[in-house]
Amino acid sequence: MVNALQVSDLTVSTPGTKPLLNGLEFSIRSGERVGLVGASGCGKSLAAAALTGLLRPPLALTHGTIRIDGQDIGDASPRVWRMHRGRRIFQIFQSPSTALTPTRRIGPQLAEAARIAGDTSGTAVERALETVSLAPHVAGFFPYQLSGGMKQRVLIAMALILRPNILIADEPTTGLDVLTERDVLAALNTMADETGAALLFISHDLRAVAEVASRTLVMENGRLVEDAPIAELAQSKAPAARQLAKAADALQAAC
Ligand SMILES: Nc1ncnc2c1ncn2[C@@H]1O[C@H](COP(=O)(O)OP(=O)(O)OP(=O)(O)O)[C@@H](O)[C@H]1O
Repeated sequence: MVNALQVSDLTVSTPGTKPLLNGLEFSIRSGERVGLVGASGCGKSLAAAALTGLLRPPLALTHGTIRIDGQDIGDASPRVWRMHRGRRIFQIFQSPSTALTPTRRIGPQLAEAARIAGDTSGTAVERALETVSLAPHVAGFFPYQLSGGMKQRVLIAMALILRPNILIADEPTTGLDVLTERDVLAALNTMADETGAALLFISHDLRAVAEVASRTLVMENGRLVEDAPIAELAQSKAPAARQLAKAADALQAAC
């Protein structure tokens, strides 16, 4: 079976400096949910930018390949990446506002996604909002009328409509309270169940990752140092993986 996402020797640099991402190597199958964790500054967001064709100069992909369903698109032009983003690979950012048009109501923004996806049922928007537990009247709201958690769920509704092969969620629950975090993680799980998308969930919080993913990639200083089920991180040979497991255990015990 072809991997939904296959990353080989992914290296990102700026001219004259040592690589910021160094030889990342991993794959994700369709329907698989994988966490990407690591300390602040280890390169998680840079990896997400590389995987969605959003690296901008002076950052550049200097080695390696990114294959989506077997097709290498690592060195595709910005125009080709624009065609892939949304339909084949969809990203949810930490700040959902950047992904929504501030002057347009939610309904038309989701209806646009349905048009792109070729969904002519006329019920796509309503169904997607219901799936992420948002009331139908939210379609009439502008983004500024929504809370952070509601905006994240609107983006997950958009992914439900677009049915991408791969969903990258970059710290989608950072800054949200625990109950809202639950809602967003539940919506992500439902979205992955319904679409069969491969999910890469990026976070520095192993507890949030455990709600969504079964396998975890651990990064340290731009390198991948572990690729293992979450339950095995505490016994990892990589100190960064053991530290994250320990920190998650300590937080769990404190709750
Ligand atoms: N545009 C850029 N130009 C040069 N260096 C950059 C650029 N963007 C990020 N970096 C560097 O790349 C490294 C990784 O940054 P990145 O944002 O990917 O970290 P992160 O793991 O997502 O951190 P956090 O958890 O705090 O969001 C950092 O050293 C950062 O300074």
